[in-house]
Amino acid sequence: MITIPQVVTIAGIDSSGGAGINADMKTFHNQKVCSATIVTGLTAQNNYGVQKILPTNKDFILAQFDSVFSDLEISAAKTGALFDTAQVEGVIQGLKKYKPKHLVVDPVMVAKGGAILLTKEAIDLIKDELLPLAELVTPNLEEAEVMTGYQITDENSLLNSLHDIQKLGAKNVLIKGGHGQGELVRDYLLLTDGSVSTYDSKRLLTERTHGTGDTLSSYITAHLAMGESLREIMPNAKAFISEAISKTIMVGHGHGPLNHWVNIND
Ligand SMILES: Nc1ncnc2c1ncn2[C@@H]1O[C@H](COP(=O)(O)OP(=O)(O)OP(=O)(O)O)[C@@H](O)[C@H]1O
Ligand SMILES: Cc1ncc(COP(=O)(O)O)c(N)n1
Repeated sequence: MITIPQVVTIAGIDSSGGAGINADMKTFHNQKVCSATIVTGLTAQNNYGVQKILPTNKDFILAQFDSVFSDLEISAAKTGALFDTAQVEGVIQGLKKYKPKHLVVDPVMVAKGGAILLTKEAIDLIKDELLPLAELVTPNLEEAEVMTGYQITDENSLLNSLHDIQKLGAKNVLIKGGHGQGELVRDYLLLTDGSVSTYDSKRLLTERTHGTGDTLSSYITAHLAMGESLREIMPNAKAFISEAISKTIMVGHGHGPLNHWVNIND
């Protein structure tokens, strides 16, 4: 008998396969954890942008929670794109009912092509009620600005944002630097003990970064399910994402998808 960590992603499906649940499941498979899915919506989407969204409703989200959690032994969960207030309520209700040991909240708000994936009321609910359930929240620079209500213009304002987002209730906060400038991509991690660590990688000069946020947060979720700490996980997560970006696969146009086969057959 083989036992394998079981996780669930609560997110949307990307018809082009590069982001959302599709990226999550490929990452989970790569890292050898078994993944269930709670679908928050379908997107008609490609590497140019999001053309249409069909959200699932609160009842159906709760039905999926019951189906998944009454059967599988879920040790970690992550949330990705959530599209409206009612379904954020459903996700919060489901998480409060089943209390997964680890919860990573990836507050997906804007897709690479610029499409807004989340309403303003839903953002408030995420801040007020979802973040306090999170072990880790992983905003990019723009999402951190939306959460705090002020702009990140320098390292000082970035450090303030880390602390202000932690005050919203998330135990640990990771602000990702993919959308920044400069030769290095620097991610900042604030832990519960108040310490801040930075993780640098070479900025890869490519547009083909569809699903980087999903891939990073699912990598972290997989390793939390394996019992590792965020300090242990982060250097390996950065190495994985850099490799998945740099070993480009030529699929589609625009912001093409990552290579989720890295390390599998090496
Ligand atoms: N050009 C790049 N080169 C190297 N690493 C990158 C690059 N872009 C993003 N990353 C890494 O990918 C991860 C995701 O960062 P990013 O800031 O792109 O998140 P995100 O905006 O949520 O992603 P997405 O746009 O897919 O939603 C981070 O660890 C970041 O350091
Ligand atoms: C269903 C879904 N979830 C998340 C994203 C964000 O990913 P990206 O910003 O890389 O396009 C997306 N585009 N689609």
